[in-house]
Amino acid sequence: MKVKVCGITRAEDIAALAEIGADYAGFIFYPKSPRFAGDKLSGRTVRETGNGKLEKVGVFVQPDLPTLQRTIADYGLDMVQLYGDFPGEFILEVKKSVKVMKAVSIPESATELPVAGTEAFDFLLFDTAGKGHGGTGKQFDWNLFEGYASEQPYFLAGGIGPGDADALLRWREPHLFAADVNSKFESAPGIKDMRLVEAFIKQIKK
Ligand SMILES: O=C(O)c1ccccc1NCC(=O)[C@H](O)[C@H](O)COP(=O)(O)O
Repeated sequence: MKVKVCGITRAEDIAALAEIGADYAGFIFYPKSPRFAGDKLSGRTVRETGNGKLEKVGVFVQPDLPTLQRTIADYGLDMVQLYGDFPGEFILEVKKSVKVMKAVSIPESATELPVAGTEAFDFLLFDTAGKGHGGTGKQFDWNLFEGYASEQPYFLAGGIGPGDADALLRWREPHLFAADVNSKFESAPGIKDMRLVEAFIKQIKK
Protein backbone atom coordinates (compact mmCIF):
# COMPACT_ATOMS: atom_id res chain seq x y z
CA MET A 1 0.00 0.00 0.00
CA LYS A 2 1.24 3.49 -0.85
CA VAL A 3 1.41 6.31 1.70
CA LYS A 4 0.62 9.98 1.06
CA VAL A 5 1.61 12.52 3.68
CA CYS A 6 -0.44 15.66 3.21
CA GLY A 7 -0.11 19.23 4.45
CA ILE A 8 3.64 19.66 3.94
CA THR A 9 4.92 23.22 4.48
CA ARG A 10 8.69 22.77 5.05
CA ALA A 11 11.52 21.86 2.66
CA GLU A 12 13.15 19.61 5.29
CA ASP A 13 9.95 17.58 5.53
CA ILE A 14 9.91 16.99 1.76
CA ALA A 15 13.50 15.72 1.93
CA ALA A 16 12.74 13.54 4.96
CA LEU A 17 9.67 11.99 3.29
CA ALA A 18 11.78 10.98 0.30
CA GLU A 19 14.33 9.32 2.60
CA ILE A 20 11.85 7.38 4.74
CA GLY A 21 9.95 5.92 1.80
CA ALA A 22 6.75 7.94 1.52
CA ASP A 23 5.20 7.70 -1.93
CA TYR A 24 3.37 11.04 -2.12
CA ALA A 25 3.78 14.46 -0.50
CA GLY A 26 0.69 16.67 -0.46
CA PHE A 27 0.80 20.48 -0.64
CA ILE A 28 -2.31 22.48 0.19
CA PHE A 29 -3.07 25.39 -2.13
CA TYR A 30 -6.19 26.50 -0.25
CA PRO A 31 -5.41 29.86 1.37
CA LYS A 32 -7.86 29.32 4.25
CA SER A 33 -6.07 26.15 5.40
CA PRO A 34 -3.63 26.42 8.32
CA ARG A 35 -1.43 24.19 6.12
CA PHE A 36 -1.45 26.55 3.13
CA ALA A 37 1.84 25.89 1.30
CA GLY A 38 1.62 28.77 -1.21
CA ASP A 39 3.24 31.33 1.11
CA LYS A 40 5.69 28.94 2.80
CA LEU A 41 7.29 26.99 -0.03
CA SER A 42 8.47 28.31 -3.37
CA GLY A 43 7.88 26.43 -6.61
CA ARG A 44 11.61 25.94 -7.00
CA THR A 45 11.98 24.41 -3.51
CA VAL A 46 9.20 21.90 -4.16
CA ARG A 47 10.48 21.11 -7.67
CA GLU A 48 14.05 20.57 -6.52
CA THR A 49 13.59 18.74 -3.21
CA GLY A 50 13.00 15.02 -2.80
CA ASN A 51 15.51 13.44 -5.19
CA GLY A 52 12.80 12.42 -7.64
CA LYS A 53 11.66 9.75 -5.14
CA LEU A 54 8.31 11.34 -4.28
CA GLU A 55 5.22 12.20 -6.27
CA LYS A 56 4.03 15.70 -5.44
CA VAL A 57 0.32 16.29 -5.10
CA GLY A 58 -1.30 19.73 -5.07
CA VAL A 59 -4.55 20.03 -3.11
CA PHE A 60 -7.06 22.59 -4.41
CA VAL A 61 -10.59 23.69 -3.49
CA GLN A 62 -12.64 24.68 -6.56
CA PRO A 63 -9.67 26.23 -8.44
CA ASP A 64 -9.99 28.04 -11.77
CA LEU A 65 -8.13 26.45 -14.67
CA PRO A 66 -5.44 29.14 -15.23
CA THR A 67 -4.49 29.20 -11.51
CA LEU A 68 -4.40 25.40 -11.40
CA GLN A 69 -2.23 25.12 -14.52
CA ARG A 70 0.15 27.84 -13.34
CA THR A 71 0.60 26.14 -9.95
CA ILE A 72 1.14 22.72 -11.56
CA ALA A 73 3.94 24.14 -13.71
CA ASP A 74 5.49 26.35 -11.01
CA TYR A 75 5.59 23.60 -8.35
CA GLY A 76 6.32 20.68 -10.71
CA LEU A 77 3.26 18.75 -9.49
CA ASP A 78 2.63 15.14 -10.55
CA MET A 79 -1.00 14.98 -9.44
CA VAL A 80 -3.79 17.29 -8.27
CA GLN A 81 -6.39 16.53 -5.61
CA LEU A 82 -9.54 18.49 -6.31
CA TYR A 83 -12.35 19.41 -3.91
CA GLY A 84 -15.44 20.77 -5.65
CA ASP A 85 -17.44 20.20 -8.84
CA PHE A 86 -15.79 20.19 -12.24
CA PRO A 87 -17.12 19.83 -15.79
CA GLY A 88 -15.76 16.96 -17.91
CA GLU A 89 -13.77 19.33 -20.18
CA PHE A 90 -11.97 20.78 -17.15
CA ILE A 91 -10.85 17.33 -16.02
CA LEU A 92 -9.75 16.32 -19.54
CA GLU A 93 -7.71 19.50 -19.87
CA VAL A 94 -5.93 18.99 -16.53
CA LYS A 95 -5.30 15.30 -17.34
CA LYS A 96 -3.13 16.42 -20.26
CA SER A 97 -0.42 17.38 -17.77
CA VAL A 98 -1.00 15.49 -14.46
CA LYS A 99 -3.04 12.74 -12.82
CA VAL A 100 -6.30 13.99 -11.35
CA MET A 101 -7.80 12.78 -8.08
CA LYS A 102 -11.29 13.69 -6.92
CA ALA A 103 -11.72 14.27 -3.20
CA VAL A 104 -15.06 12.82 -2.13
CA SER A 105 -16.19 14.28 1.19
CA ILE A 106 -18.17 11.85 3.34
CA PRO A 107 -20.52 13.32 5.96
CA GLU A 108 -21.22 11.58 9.26
CA SER A 109 -24.76 10.83 8.10
CA ALA A 110 -23.65 9.01 4.89
CA THR A 111 -25.20 5.62 4.21
CA GLU A 112 -23.24 4.98 0.99
CA LEU A 113 -20.16 6.24 -0.86
CA PRO A 114 -21.17 8.70 -3.61
CA VAL A 115 -19.11 7.36 -6.53
CA ALA A 116 -21.54 7.98 -9.42
CA GLY A 117 -20.18 10.34 -12.09
CA THR A 118 -16.54 10.13 -10.97
CA GLU A 119 -15.28 7.86 -13.80
CA ALA A 120 -13.21 10.58 -15.51
CA PHE A 121 -10.82 10.85 -12.55
CA ASP A 122 -7.64 8.75 -12.20
CA PHE A 123 -8.17 8.23 -8.47
CA LEU A 124 -10.75 8.97 -5.81
CA LEU A 125 -9.83 10.15 -2.32
CA PHE A 126 -12.41 9.55 0.36
CA ASP A 127 -12.14 12.13 3.12
CA THR A 128 -14.26 13.16 6.07
CA ALA A 129 -16.55 16.12 5.37
CA GLY A 130 -15.99 19.20 7.49
CA LYS A 131 -16.07 22.99 7.47
CA GLY A 132 -12.49 23.35 6.23
CA HIS A 133 -12.85 20.68 3.48
CA GLY A 134 -9.95 18.51 4.72
CA GLY A 135 -7.59 17.96 7.61
CA THR A 136 -10.49 17.31 9.99
CA GLY A 137 -8.66 14.62 11.98
CA LYS A 138 -11.92 12.66 12.05
CA GLN A 139 -12.64 9.25 10.57
CA PHE A 140 -15.84 8.50 8.71
CA ASP A 141 -17.56 5.12 8.78
CA TRP A 142 -15.18 2.66 7.08
CA ASN A 143 -17.99 0.08 6.91
CA LEU A 144 -19.25 2.09 3.90
CA PHE A 145 -16.59 0.34 1.79
CA GLU A 146 -18.49 -2.95 2.00
CA GLY A 147 -19.87 -3.35 -1.52
CA TYR A 148 -17.67 -0.57 -3.00
CA ALA A 149 -19.42 0.21 -6.30
CA SER A 150 -16.60 1.56 -8.49
CA GLU A 151 -13.62 0.19 -10.38
CA GLN A 152 -11.46 3.16 -9.44
CA PRO A 153 -8.54 2.89 -7.04
CA TYR A 154 -8.82 5.15 -4.02
CA PHE A 155 -6.83 6.92 -1.35
CA LEU A 156 -8.32 6.62 2.14
CA ALA A 157 -8.12 9.85 4.18
CA GLY A 158 -9.69 11.35 7.26
CA GLY A 159 -8.26 11.00 10.74
CA ILE A 160 -5.89 8.12 10.05
CA GLY A 161 -3.51 7.95 13.00
CA PRO A 162 -0.31 6.16 14.02
CA GLY A 163 -2.39 3.37 15.59
CA ASP A 164 -4.34 2.56 12.42
CA ALA A 165 -1.63 0.69 10.46
CA ASP A 166 -2.88 -2.76 11.51
CA ALA A 167 -6.47 -1.98 10.52
CA LEU A 168 -5.23 -0.80 7.11
CA LEU A 169 -3.16 -3.94 6.64
CA ARG A 170 -6.28 -6.01 7.36
CA TRP A 171 -8.33 -3.98 4.83
CA ARG A 172 -10.05 -6.43 2.49
CA GLU A 173 -11.46 -4.11 -0.18
CA PRO A 174 -9.06 -4.53 -3.16
CA HIS A 175 -9.31 -1.01 -4.61
CA LEU A 176 -7.55 0.62 -1.63
CA PHE A 177 -4.42 2.11 -3.22
CA ALA A 178 -3.00 4.45 -0.59
CA ALA A 179 -3.41 5.72 2.94
CA ASP A 180 -3.45 9.51 3.24
CA VAL A 181 -2.29 10.89 6.57
CA ASN A 182 -2.16 14.40 7.90
CA SER A 183 -3.16 16.02 11.20
CA LYS A 184 -2.65 12.97 13.44
CA PHE A 185 1.06 13.10 12.54
CA GLU A 186 1.62 16.76 13.42
CA SER A 187 2.96 18.70 16.37
CA ALA A 188 1.22 21.79 14.94
CA PRO A 189 -0.69 22.39 11.67
CA GLY A 190 1.76 21.92 8.80
CA ILE A 191 4.58 20.67 11.08
CA LYS A 192 4.95 16.91 10.72
CA ASP A 193 6.43 14.64 13.39
CA MET A 194 8.70 12.60 11.14
CA ARG A 195 9.35 9.95 13.82
CA LEU A 196 5.63 9.12 13.82
CA VAL A 197 5.49 9.20 10.01
CA GLU A 198 8.54 6.94 9.67
CA ALA A 199 7.19 4.38 12.16
CA PHE A 200 3.84 4.32 10.32
CA ILE A 201 5.47 3.83 6.90
CA LYS A 202 7.65 1.02 8.28
CA GLN A 203 4.57 -0.76 9.62
CA ILE A 204 2.52 -0.30 6.43
CA LYS A 205 5.32 -1.48 4.18
CA LYS A 206 6.71 -4.34 6.33
O1 LIG B 1 -5.40 19.65 5.55
C1 LIG B 1 -6.01 20.68 5.26
O2 LIG B 1 -5.92 21.70 5.96
C2 LIG B 1 -6.90 20.71 4.05
C3 LIG B 1 -7.65 21.85 3.80
C4 LIG B 1 -8.45 21.93 2.68
C5 LIG B 1 -8.54 20.86 1.81
C6 LIG B 1 -7.81 19.71 2.05
C7 LIG B 1 -7.01 19.61 3.17
N1 LIG B 1 -6.30 18.42 3.43
C8 LIG B 1 -6.22 17.40 2.44
C9 LIG B 1 -5.74 16.05 2.74
O3 LIG B 1 -5.45 15.31 1.82
C10 LIG B 1 -5.70 15.49 4.13
O4 LIG B 1 -4.68 14.58 4.23
C11 LIG B 1 -7.01 14.80 4.43
O5 LIG B 1 -7.97 15.81 4.48
C12 LIG B 1 -6.98 14.06 5.77
O6 LIG B 1 -6.67 14.90 6.85
P1 LIG B 1 -6.77 14.35 8.36
O7 LIG B 1 -8.21 14.11 8.66
O8 LIG B 1 -6.19 15.45 9.18
O9 LIG B 1 -5.95 13.11 8.44
